[in-house]
Amino acid sequence: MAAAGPAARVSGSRALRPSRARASRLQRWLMLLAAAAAAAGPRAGCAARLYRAGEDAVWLLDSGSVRAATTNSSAAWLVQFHSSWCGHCIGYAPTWRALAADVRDWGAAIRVAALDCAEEKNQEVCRTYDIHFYPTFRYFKAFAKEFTTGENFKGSDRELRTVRQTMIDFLQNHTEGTRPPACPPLDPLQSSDILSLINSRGGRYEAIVFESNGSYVGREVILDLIAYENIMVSRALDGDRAFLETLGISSVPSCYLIYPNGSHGPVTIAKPLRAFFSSYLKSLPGVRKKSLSLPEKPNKEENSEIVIWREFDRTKLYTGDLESGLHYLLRVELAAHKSLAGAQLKTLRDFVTVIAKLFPGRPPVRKLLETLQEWLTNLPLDRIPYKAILDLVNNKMRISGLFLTNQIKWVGCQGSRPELRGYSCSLWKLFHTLTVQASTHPEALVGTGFEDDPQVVLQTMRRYIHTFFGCKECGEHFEEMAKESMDSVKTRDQAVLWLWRKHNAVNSRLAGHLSEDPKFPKVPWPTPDLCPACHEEIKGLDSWNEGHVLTFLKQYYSSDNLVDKYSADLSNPSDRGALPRGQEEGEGLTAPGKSWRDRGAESFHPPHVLGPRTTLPESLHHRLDLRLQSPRGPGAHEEAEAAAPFLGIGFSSLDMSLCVVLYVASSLFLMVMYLFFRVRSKRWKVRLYHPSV
Ligand SMILES: Cc1cc2nc3c(=O)[nH]c(=O)nc-3n(C[C@H](O)[C@H](O)[C@H](O)COP(=O)(O)OP(=O)(O)OC[C@H]3O[C@@H](n4cnc5c(N)ncnc54)[C@H](O)[C@@H]3O)c2cc1C
Repeated sequence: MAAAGPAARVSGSRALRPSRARASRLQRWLMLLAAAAAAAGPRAGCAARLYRAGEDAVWLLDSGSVRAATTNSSAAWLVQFHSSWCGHCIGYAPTWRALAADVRDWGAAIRVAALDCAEEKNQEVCRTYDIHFYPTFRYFKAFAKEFTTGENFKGSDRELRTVRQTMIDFLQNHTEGTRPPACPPLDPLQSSDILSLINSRGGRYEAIVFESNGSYVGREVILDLIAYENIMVSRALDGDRAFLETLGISSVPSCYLIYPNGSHGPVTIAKPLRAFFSSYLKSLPGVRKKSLSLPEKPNKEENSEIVIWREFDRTKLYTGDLESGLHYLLRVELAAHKSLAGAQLKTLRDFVTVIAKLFPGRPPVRKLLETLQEWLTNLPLDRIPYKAILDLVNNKMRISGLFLTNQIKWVGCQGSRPELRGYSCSLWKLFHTLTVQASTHPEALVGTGFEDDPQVVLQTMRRYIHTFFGCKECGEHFEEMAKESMDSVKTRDQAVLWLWRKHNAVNSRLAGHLSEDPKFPKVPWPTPDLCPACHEEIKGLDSWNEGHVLTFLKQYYSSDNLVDKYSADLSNPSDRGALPRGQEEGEGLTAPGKSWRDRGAESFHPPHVLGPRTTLPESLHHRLDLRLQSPRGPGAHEEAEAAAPFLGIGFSSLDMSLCVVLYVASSLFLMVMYLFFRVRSKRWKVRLYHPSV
């Protein structure tokens, strides 16, 4: 079975032991390698990993292997669809690893797997499997003939023992013909079955675990031994007391053993526990482990990653974090929804309106957000396929001056390990920035219908988190806090402080949690070194001066504190990704030495004759709307891929083909006219010089 380990790793551990003579050359080579990797930037995919092939017993699936693994497989699967930035997934990873190791020997019957939906290459597959929140646990039966999204895990909790027992229930739910061949019958034997086992000489060990109804020990021991030859384990219930007495069994759970030579009797085991039964049976003479196909151990070199650390200033806010977060939010998190309608669509509309008006970043990003907002607001549809939103975010219509990086480059949100921080950090930063912008630039919301609402950012955030944030538990915790006190917010400044307070409450709840980055401990923020004035001592106790905290937050999350260092460089083709072709070929979008903010949105001049348009033209609205309504549905957007920019207007391939046809037709016409007049002039000449002819 093709279960893939983590893919796309930058390898190089062997090259890290150069001989002295070659050291300088190798060092240069490594620097080049690092520079190349830095230029490419760690994508979400390569960056974050909770499980490691070869180290964990977890089967690692990805977009290339999940379908083949879960369709028509000889084993059942339990797959955890997770996201490596999600704190709950990080916190749960040790349990999942322990479970996979605990049931490693059950692999021929049922497998414990993981698929990281945070990896961009997996986002399509996570959408196909209808994964909206992380972690989501799904069972897949063996021998499923057709594609299925699996069955949801229905345990009362996610403790290791509960999950293990639900795996057994799931195996028992297979019908006779579809049960994994490696899985022996799990239903209890009757007394008559046991008697016939005693009377027949099978030439192998037959172990019977006697237990009470409701006990899982027997089934666990059965599965523990499926990887072993020369032994078969069954189970029986303790209902027939008289029969148990004839076998010499006085308590349950206990084990009765029939030896290959036909002798039989109860087994004395120190403690009536699964591990004791299994270990005793595995160590019987002649019982051997079969060779098992287990998760592959990848090449050690492939397993090593180069993590490039970007030095940054903790007093600054980085465009790279906000833009990478927006990219993840719009292209990965929303992608979990095939289409949006009703309350979901309203939540997205309001959310996009708020960021479009308040996002303080670079003009092309703001322009993209404004375009998206106008389109969402004016669209007369009550259901929008996500693909249409993605087309706009990817600027498939090639409207000039729109751009959002499609690479992840965390700066202030870097983690000391790839799976730490990242997206959730950037989301906090985005929302703090929005509350501050709403307070310092309230005029930005005029005309949106939100201008008089001091809670607008908080309520929009609340609905976004509740509806779309992949970490469901985080959303639930946040909702509890919102219910408690969000309504008490009466001014925009209070909104800034409310979010700051609640974020600190989350920080203190998560201090010491597995998702805490040791390099970025969860302490009350801002720390005294960042803002000395924010802290005072009242009666010997460190206390906040909220007036100073507000001033600090307004400065820290202001556009003046935004630094573009490390963010997508628009003069670098690999960074531009979705930029219109005209911009790729023209001069850079910013004058050398000037930042986007220095120039401002008004002074921004893309290299097009018509100059920038901050609004989407009517015709373009019309085109996008037509595409959405077209019977070909969102697929019709592919047509837009062929569009090319000219004077800032997107021409479709049809337009271009018509131009070519007209060009060829007019050339032919001119040639025919030329030949016609040549022939005529020859005839005149002949008549002129030979009048008698
Ligand atoms: C709404 C929401 C709810 C969450 N709930 C949970 C949860 O229940 N369980 C869980 O495991 N994870 C949760 N998370 C994730 C968690 O809060 C962190 O984002 C994650 O652990 C990464 O932490 P971090 O070290 O990057 O710092 P983060 O807490 O993400 O903070 C990011 C940055 O914001 C700044 N900052 C820190 N504190 C404040 C503050 N009080 N005010 C303003 N700025 C501040 C700092 O510069 C910091 O580096 C939640 C995330 C969000 C967005």
